[in-house]
Amino acid sequence: MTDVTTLQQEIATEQQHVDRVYARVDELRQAAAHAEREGYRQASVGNFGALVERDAFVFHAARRRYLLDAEHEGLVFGRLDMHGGASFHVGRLGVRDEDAQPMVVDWRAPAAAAFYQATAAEPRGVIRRRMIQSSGVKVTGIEDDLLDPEAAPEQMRVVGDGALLASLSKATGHGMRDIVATIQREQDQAIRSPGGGVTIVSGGPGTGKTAVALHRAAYLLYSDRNRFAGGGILVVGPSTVFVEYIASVLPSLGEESATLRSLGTLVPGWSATRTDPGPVAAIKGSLRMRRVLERASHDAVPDGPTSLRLLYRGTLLQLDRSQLDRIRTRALPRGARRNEVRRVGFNGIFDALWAQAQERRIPGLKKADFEGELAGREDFRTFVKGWWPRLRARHVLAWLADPARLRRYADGLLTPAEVRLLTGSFHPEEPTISDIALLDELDAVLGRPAQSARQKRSQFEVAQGVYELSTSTERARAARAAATSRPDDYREYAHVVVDESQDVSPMQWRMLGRRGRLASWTVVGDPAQTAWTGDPDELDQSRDRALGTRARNLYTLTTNYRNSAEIFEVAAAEIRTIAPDLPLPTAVRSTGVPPVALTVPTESLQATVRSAVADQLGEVEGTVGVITAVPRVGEVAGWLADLHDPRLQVVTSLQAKGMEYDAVVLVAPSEIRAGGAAGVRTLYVALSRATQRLVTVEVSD
Ligand SMILES: Nc1ncnc2c1ncn2[C@@H]1O[C@H](COP(=O)(O)OP(=O)(O)OP(=O)(O)O)[C@@H](O)[C@H]1O
Repeated sequence: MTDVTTLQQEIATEQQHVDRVYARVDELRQAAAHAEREGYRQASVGNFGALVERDAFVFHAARRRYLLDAEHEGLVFGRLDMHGGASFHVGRLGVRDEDAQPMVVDWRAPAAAAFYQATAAEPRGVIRRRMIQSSGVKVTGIEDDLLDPEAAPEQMRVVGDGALLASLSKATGHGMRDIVATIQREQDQAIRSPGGGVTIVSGGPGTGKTAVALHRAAYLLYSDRNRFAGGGILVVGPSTVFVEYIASVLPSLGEESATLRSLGTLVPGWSATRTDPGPVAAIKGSLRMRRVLERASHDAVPDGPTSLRLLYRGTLLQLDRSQLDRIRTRALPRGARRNEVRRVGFNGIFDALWAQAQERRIPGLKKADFEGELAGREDFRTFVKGWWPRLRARHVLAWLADPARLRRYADGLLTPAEVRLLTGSFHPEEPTISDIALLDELDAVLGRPAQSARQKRSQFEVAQGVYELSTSTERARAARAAATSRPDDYREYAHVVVDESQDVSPMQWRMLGRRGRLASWTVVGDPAQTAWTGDPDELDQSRDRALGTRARNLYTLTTNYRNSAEIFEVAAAEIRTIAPDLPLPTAVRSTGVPPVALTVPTESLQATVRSAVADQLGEVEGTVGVITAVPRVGEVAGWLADLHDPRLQVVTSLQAKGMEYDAVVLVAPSEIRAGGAAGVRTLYVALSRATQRLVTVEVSD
């Protein structure tokens, strides 16, 4: 134990430095605001060149000001005392004094790596590592690690213990927090993994994989801003609930230029949240769907014209259904993209009609006139538009809702039982998350008609999203978003981060692969948590294909920071029923509160769940998650609708992936477990979501 006076003295010492840093930040913020104002003043001077310079200047000043604002809370969180008497502070942002001497080193800078990586066994020149806790601008606590006692000068004081544990037992809000002050060594190694190639991070529940993935995105943006902010970083998570949960982490680190998407929102224009039952998702996720979709994309349009009749200079020319089908099939060899070869189809029609016209010996016939006349005729134009329209992915996916078409496309590719499972599972206006990958595949298979000349960049655009004739709000927005002014269908990211990667299906890997053809990757996941019931080899192959031959760097995380040891024991017992030898992480925190397991008859389920939820809302300060099997979620949400507590969230076992709550009430776990190994894995996920309290309510009949 540290005596109170020593602690107060050390806090006072750090407070002095923190005060100086905040004073300096205020100066810098004022300077940035001044630069912005100065920029506007120059507007009155303006020839075009000066105006362009002004806007670029204002843009950078606004971005700097935004960063200084964003990083205000808990700016300085660490200090290292090194061999030879040097010391420096580590924080969310690099700050220098008027003489350009560092007052705070950015946590992502190489010099700060020792803060996370030094250990007593390998001190890396560090004698004392100090964690500084603050509330607003006030230093509230200090926790030291003496890494090299032999080298410590006599007057060096060491205070506190357990900064990590203190941070872990804090109540959870709705969003995930950044962990910048307490990143652990094994996590830091993964965060600072080289920016190229593929970084693969695995580890059990609660080991910080998501936290690592997000801090890594911030690290990459810092270490090579041009490459990663310019090209863009895409972060993909399993569900929209999850993406909302993690959305605040990067902004809290001062980074807003990454794009966050769930697997259901990766294709512009769609926002899918519905899930298919496991066996249906396994078929829709299988690579066999590629061929099913290709067949669909080459088929005749439903309700399109089935024959063509044209009166040309008094002679009837006509093509019947089989002729039209033949022309279409010939224009669409395997692999052809329908939207890109429309011209070939039209030429087929012209050629067939021309052959007829010649046979009929129409007087004065010339090919160029014939084609020109037909192309100008309204009835002919209406025909070709109906026969070979520009198809969108959603049109073709809708064809799969027709059982006869589905059977035809799937013939020989899917078993009759699989076709039966898929029948009725396509709802064109409300696709499921699995359907989104099919829509993306169709988009690729259909291709795009030749684009009109690419939009010229405006001569008034002085920086991305900042125009000569823009308002200050627009400038501020652009400064925040830095490099995100891209077209909606922007595909070639510089880096792709895939979270909960164990649940990405083969078809989804193809969708991700299209977005990262030129990218480096960070892929995090835990195979033990997968709900995938399809072919595991196909899954491995499609992932490898998306990631390509890039070099792989592998990291494994071994400590569970989320669950109390008591809660993780219950989750571990569940997964051990199917994987007795699986290495599991160690939960570092014990609460002394064992999970509660209730079993009640069906008729008491509602009342028991309600009272358990009400109890938990009283027990914990933070969030309470109620997790159910997918089909039950609406019913259970109805039971709790009148509680109106913003801390309460009702989710399905699939939406619970990646989530965290202070207390979890798990409704009818056996319904989640049903369905073999994938069910057990899903239940393992659900049981490992709580930080402090877990109540399971099982049904006895
Ligand atoms: N070094 C750390 N310091 C403080 N908190 C941490 C640290 N590492 C992880 N945590 C916390 O532990 C919890 C679990 O982290 P995270 O969600 O990233 O784990 P995960 O491995 O992705 O979990 P899962 O696979 O179960 O979804 C989070 O609340 C996170 O903030």
